[in-house]
Amino acid sequence: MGFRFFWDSERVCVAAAIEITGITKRFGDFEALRGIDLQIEQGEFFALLGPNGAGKSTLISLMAGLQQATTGQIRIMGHDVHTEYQRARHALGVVPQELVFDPFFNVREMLRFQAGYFGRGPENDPWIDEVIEGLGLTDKAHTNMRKLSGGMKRRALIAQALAHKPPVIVLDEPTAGVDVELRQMLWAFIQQLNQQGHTIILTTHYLEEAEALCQRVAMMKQGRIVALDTTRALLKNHATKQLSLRLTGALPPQLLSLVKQQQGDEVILGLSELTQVETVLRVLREAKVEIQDMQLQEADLEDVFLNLVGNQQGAQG
Ligand SMILES: Nc1ncnc2c1ncn2[C@@H]1O[C@H](COP(=O)(O)OP(=O)(O)OP(=O)(O)O)[C@@H](O)[C@H]1O
Repeated sequence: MGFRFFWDSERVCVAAAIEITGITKRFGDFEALRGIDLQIEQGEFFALLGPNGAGKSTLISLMAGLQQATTGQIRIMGHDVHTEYQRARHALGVVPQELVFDPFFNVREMLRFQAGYFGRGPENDPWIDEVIEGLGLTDKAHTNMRKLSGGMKRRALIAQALAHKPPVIVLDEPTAGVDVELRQMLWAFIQQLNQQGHTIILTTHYLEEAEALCQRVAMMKQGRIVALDTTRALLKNHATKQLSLRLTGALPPQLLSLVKQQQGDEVILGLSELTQVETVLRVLREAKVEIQDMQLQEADLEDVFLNLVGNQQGAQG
């Protein structure tokens, strides 16, 4: 599937799916990207997260060669997006946020045309059939693009990005405003492509999607990457579990530093490790404070996101 290998005297190196080095991007005086270094390996399912304005779409448009970086370099499957634009672009399929389409073709014609644009001929037709079926477009294959409903158009545009069978697929908020059925169908199909070896890069505002699907996550804030790790490690290191307690007496002073929220007789403690539950119980027992009710809530990627990106969502400058 177009994987690219480099040979040197001692070993075979597989090119990274995406290699981003020292990228900055200025729009006039405003620096939208402030030094991004990121490597995504072939076969990864990767999430790029961040609040509005963090720079995700700008980074994606630089990957696709639609805009030029102010400084730095991006390689797709080993190909520089500028000096080897065509090869880099052929290796990439980008599902954009906005719905832009050509109204003159039906779905199948549009997909064939798109694949042809990337140098693919009739040998690519079985793949186009697979994409049409995988995205639930079989009944609409001969329908003109302008006659499709909004949801079906969204499916067709996802299919369009995949038509040339790119090894690296970037999905920029593909599920924004789509119904549950399409969301589930899309993820089942994209997971299948990932299992076949395609690299998937996803930006989404639905953090539970990133948590369920992605092995690794980069969180961006104001043009920088503020966290880059496996989903599991981010959850372990940055997410606090919440212990809600209803007590008969006042919370002992030793536990005050853990308080996240207090409402009436309910107090919520933030715990970084499960073992802290034992400590809390011991301190309460020693202080002879009884527990009326207790609930432990697991942390999720949303907590990590809020911890790292904080309340400055959308802040600029
Ligand atoms: N062509 C442009 N001219 C000037 N500023 C721009 C331009 N494109 C993007 N920006 C600015 O760069 C910053 C990053 O925008 P970008 O669209 O990359 O963010 P994003 O993380 O994709 O946000 P969202 O989640 O809302 O899509 C924003 O402050 C935006 O206003």
